[in-house]
Amino acid sequence: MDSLPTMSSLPAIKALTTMNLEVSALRGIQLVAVMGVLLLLSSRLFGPRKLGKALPSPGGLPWAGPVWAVEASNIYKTFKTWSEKFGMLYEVKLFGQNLIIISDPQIAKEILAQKAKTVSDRPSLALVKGSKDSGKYLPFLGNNDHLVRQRRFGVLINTWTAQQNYHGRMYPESLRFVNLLLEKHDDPFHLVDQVCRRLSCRMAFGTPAPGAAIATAAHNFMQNLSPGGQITNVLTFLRFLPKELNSDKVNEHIRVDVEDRVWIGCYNKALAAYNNGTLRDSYAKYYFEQREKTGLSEEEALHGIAMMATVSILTLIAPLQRWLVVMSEHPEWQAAVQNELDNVLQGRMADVTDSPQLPVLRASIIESVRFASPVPTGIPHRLEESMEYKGYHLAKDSNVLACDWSMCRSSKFYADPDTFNPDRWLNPESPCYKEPLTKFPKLEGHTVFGWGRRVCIGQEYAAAQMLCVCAAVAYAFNIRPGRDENGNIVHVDINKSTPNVIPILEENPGLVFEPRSQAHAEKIRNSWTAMKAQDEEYVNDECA
Ligand code: HEM
Repeated sequence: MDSLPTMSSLPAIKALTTMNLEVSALRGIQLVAVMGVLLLLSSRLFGPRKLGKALPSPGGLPWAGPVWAVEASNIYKTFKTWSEKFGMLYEVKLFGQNLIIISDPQIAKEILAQKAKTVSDRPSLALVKGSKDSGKYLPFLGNNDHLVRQRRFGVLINTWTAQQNYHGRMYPESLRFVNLLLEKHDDPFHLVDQVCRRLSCRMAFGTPAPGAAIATAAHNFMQNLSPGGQITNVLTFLRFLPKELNSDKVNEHIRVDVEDRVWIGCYNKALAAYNNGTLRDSYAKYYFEQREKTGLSEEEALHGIAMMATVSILTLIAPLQRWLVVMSEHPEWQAAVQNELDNVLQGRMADVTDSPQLPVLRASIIESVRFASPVPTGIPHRLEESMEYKGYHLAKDSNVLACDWSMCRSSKFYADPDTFNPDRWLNPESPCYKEPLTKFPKLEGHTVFGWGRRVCIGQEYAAAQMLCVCAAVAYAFNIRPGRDENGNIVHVDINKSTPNVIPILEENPGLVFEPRSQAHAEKIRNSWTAMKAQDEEYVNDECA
């Protein structure tokens, strides 16, 4: 039996259907066009408006940006090159993230400080889960309640430590450092790492003992949060892969596990010492005594104390390393600092309280920080709302970076910026000069400490530690660059460092620490022996 014709196989119906199709296709196109216009109009009327013209930009590929032009290991140098071409405020899209780069302190102030309400958030860290709202990592918290509480606690404990003038911590550890340099200076950067971690753990937990464990956790943290540290921080979509396909995630899992054990262990030991009356002055002791005043839960306090220890290790290694390197290249400035120490202190070693009498030493420190910024890209602030700045549109969700390298190395702000010259802070003719010299030049307030509501809360600590450790080194040694097997001078390249947010020099610099005289060496040894006799804890080498 013949099959019955279907509706669409009949010629008349076929013609009708085709016509209908053509008409409905036309209608469809019309509809889409009308809807498009409406959408466009409504987005203009009700959607996020462009608040001004677009910022200058180096452009580049749609998602990746101008990747070919980026010096990956020193991205701050690329930022500076772009600032020379596109101005003091520009934007660049890199791997899907819009970055707004500021290269002028005045613009940084006007955007990051004066508009702090909208620009005090942080971007999420791709690998570190819950970085913005777990309450664990203060410098990476979002603009939320955790931040308010943790910052308040951080400021409280730092102010309290500064009021004590860091008594009994900075000087003994500086003495220990130079004594070790005297005994075995074959790896000075290892000793720099050590003095930073011992000091930070004394401040946080009242003892240097956990220094090595806290420092290892700190370095691992720095690596896993830095774009240069793990590929997932650059190609952030990789975080959606299961850990079987992304080893960064496995690594991060292990890191957090170790960090939790170290942090909780340190806290519990401090608590036990407090309960049996042996805990020394420290952030932990402050918390146990002032629990009510801080209003923090035990978990919040644990994180706050451990994070402060972590940050102060990471941030101080880089500037100390750089001061040693630049001083080794400038014997004339070593001599100037040594003259000042000899004249003012008459053979005694400096403590934090001597700072007002030591402007030349302070100038050498602030100039080394300017010359070789230890946080060269700055730390990103995230824009929570779009805003207009001087006719330019700054888009919501952009990361705003005040690039310290660009500011510190710009001839707009410093004459002859690529030259290390502490005199710019001491010469009344120089625009950097400020009086009184008992106070200026001063490290606190430098652009390297950031901006607005997220400005660094450890500035006094940083200034005190730099002053004490650098004074001890200058008192004891003439520092010279090393030589290779052919007797040629080896210059340390300060840009050859870890590609992290805080770049650390990893290679042994081979610097030579030559005691200024037999008498200086004796003085160090004797002072150290006396210190050990006074306080057995300073012998503690558990944290090697
Ligand atoms: C020379 C040494 C140091 C440098 C160069 C430095 C630099 C910075 C920078 C650039 C920021 C971010 C600012 C911003 O987002 O605009 C910051 C934040 C911070 N710093 Fe420092 N810092 C140093 C030492 C310290 C020390 C010794 C401590 C602790 C005692 C510390 C604790 C903190 C904390 C907790 C934050 C986070 C603040 C927040 O996100 O709200 N810093 N620091």
